Amino acid sequence: MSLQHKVKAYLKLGKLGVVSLLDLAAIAGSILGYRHGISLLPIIPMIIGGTLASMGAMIINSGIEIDKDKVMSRTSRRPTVVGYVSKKEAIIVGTILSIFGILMGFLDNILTAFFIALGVTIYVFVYTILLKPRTWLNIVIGGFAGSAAAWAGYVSITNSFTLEGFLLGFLIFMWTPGHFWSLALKYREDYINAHYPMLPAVVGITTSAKAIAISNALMVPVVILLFMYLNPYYLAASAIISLFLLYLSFKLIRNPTKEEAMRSFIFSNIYLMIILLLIILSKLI
Ligand code: HEM
Ligand SMILES: CC(C)=CCC/C(C)=C/CC/C(C)=C/COP(=O)(O)OP(=O)(O)O
Repeated sequence: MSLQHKVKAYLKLGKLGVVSLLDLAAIAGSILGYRHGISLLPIIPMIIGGTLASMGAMIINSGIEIDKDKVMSRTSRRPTVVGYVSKKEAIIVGTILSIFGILMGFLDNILTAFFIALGVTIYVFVYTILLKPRTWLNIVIGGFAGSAAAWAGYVSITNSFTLEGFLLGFLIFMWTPGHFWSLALKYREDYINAHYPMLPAVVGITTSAKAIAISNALMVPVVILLFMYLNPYYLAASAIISLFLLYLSFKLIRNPTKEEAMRSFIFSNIYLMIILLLIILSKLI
């Protein structure tokens, strides 16, 4: 296989769409921690390291899950499943990328390297290996992997971990179940075939829709609480966009279909992107 095709295969396994929002979460963490007069330059090693490590972790995941990915429609065309990248190669390349990403964190400080390493560890070992095949709580605890991206961003600038930084990561922790369960509701049969105990594969569609709505409703107070460190403009804008999220969640309960669940999933990414941009803008303006 040509180098160009191999690189394309790894970019696909590294899920650039996911990485882009993870990087935005990390940048929002850095800007949240920013105080006038301190340098924003540490963002650069942190973002390069976090990107390498996130992609590395997801490439390792694709190697580990190659047999399960074969039986799920959504993942059955991945470069690992179709034979462009072997299980062993994915795990080795993913590990090298993850290690390089963690080492990049040390260019800022120990805390940055720690949280990048925490993200890889939670996602690969706690979520992918330990919890995903065993319990519907997999995504609830695995959500801390995404929190680690925001925390790495925060400490890259502050070199300290405070309630302010914790809250942003906790926001992502609270956001993740609603994000993933809406996708898992659409692909419920996939997860049943793969014997993955994702909540929608374990309980009915109506109960899953209620769990998504409750999860989103529990996340909103954390989003609003962040205004303590921001300003009234953030409070007003985040409240408005949160109301729309709750409206979509209510619609999903009223009409628990795969189409409605996919709308909820797609909006979960738009919602988090807007909240992260609001945090950045309200700190910088
Ligand atoms: C352990 C926690 C998470 C799980 C299990 C999860 C699960 C998923 C899955 C299965 C997909 C579909 C991927 C595909 O079909 O290729 C996805 C897509 C996505 N996830 Fe998550 N997610 C998690 C956390 C996050 C976090 C923390 C973020 C960002 C802050 C995020 C952002 C996205 C985005 C932007 C997409 C759409 C990517 C695309 O369609 O290109 N996810 N997620
Ligand atoms: C700081 C740092 C390095 C953080 C890491 C964050 C990270 C890698 C989060 C994973 C997000 C994600 C899309 C998981 C899907 O896993 P899945 O196995 O459920 O998805 P799949 O079924 O599509 O393979």
